[in-house]
Amino acid sequence: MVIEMVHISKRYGQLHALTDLNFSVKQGTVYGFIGPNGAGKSTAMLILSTLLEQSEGEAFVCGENVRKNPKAVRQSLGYMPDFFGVYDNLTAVEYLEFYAGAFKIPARKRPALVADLLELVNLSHKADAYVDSLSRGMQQRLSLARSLVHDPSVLILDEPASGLDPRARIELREIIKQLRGMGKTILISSHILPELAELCDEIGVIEQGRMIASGPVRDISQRNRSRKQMILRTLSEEELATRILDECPFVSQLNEYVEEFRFRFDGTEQQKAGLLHELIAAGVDVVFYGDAKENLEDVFLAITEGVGG
Ligand SMILES: Nc1ncnc2c1ncn2[C@@H]1O[C@H](COP(=O)(O)OP(=O)(O)OP(=O)(O)O)[C@@H](O)[C@H]1O
Repeated sequence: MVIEMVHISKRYGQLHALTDLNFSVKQGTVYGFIGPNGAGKSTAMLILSTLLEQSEGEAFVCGENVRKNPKAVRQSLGYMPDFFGVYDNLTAVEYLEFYAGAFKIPARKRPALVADLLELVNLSHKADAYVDSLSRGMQQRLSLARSLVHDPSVLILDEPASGLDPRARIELREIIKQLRGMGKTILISSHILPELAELCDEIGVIEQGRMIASGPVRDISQRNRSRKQMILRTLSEEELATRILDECPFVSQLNEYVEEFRFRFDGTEQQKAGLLHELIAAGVDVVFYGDAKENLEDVFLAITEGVGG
């Protein structure tokens, strides 16, 4: 395991920010930390990044204990915080060169490294622009480049997409996919849930400092199967289809037909096939019949429903 948290708790005075958090991330995986504001995501990420000490438990990055061996951990880890500090009078190149210096990259290697990093995050055209003149999306990409100066194998990205417009989010997502392609292990947090579904191999849902669900995106969605929605699209015969669906004992919560039917189906796969047979045999021109695309937002709301009252 590349990242591991074992029975981690963190208290700020009376406040329990994390309680007995356990999770691990395999080499080369993208793990999404999902939770509402204040859930404890940043706290967990700060502990892994050696910037905050836990109250209890142990955390490991690439096998190194973050509390006992922080220097080794920092060598293999790149951390992107959820805010971007203000840097007056520094260009993008100067900014990255400064951090490359902090990581003791030899001066002669810095120009090529910085050029590569700017290219990776699509900022080559802004090399000489002042950092505080860049858009939020560009600053986020520069911050990501900064976390990569020492070529870490593990990346911890705290809400990298927050405050970005849709285009900037897509750009960022593409870069993160590229980093995954390079074999990096990535822990990323967000409360923009559907976005993580596409990007992440596994997710952990965190609420009030506790991990309430963790695993492959599909497994977590399946736990929610009883809520599964289905979609039916037809070319015609909507009234006939409505009648058949209404009479089917496994169908509930049928909506009015607006471009498609959506309904809940509580039968087996066999019974699902049976319903399709019946629709077609009755003359309904079915163009689509299947499960509604998993909406991570719904899954998240269902899982966290009622937690903490
Ligand atoms: N330095 C601190 N002192 C006291 N309480 C803190 C401190 N930092 C965080 N907290 C509290 O700990 C809890 C967890 O905060 P944390 O920032 O880890 O959550 P988060 O999931 O990252 O939230 P967000 O999405 O808003 O960043 C919150 O209740 C927060 O108010």
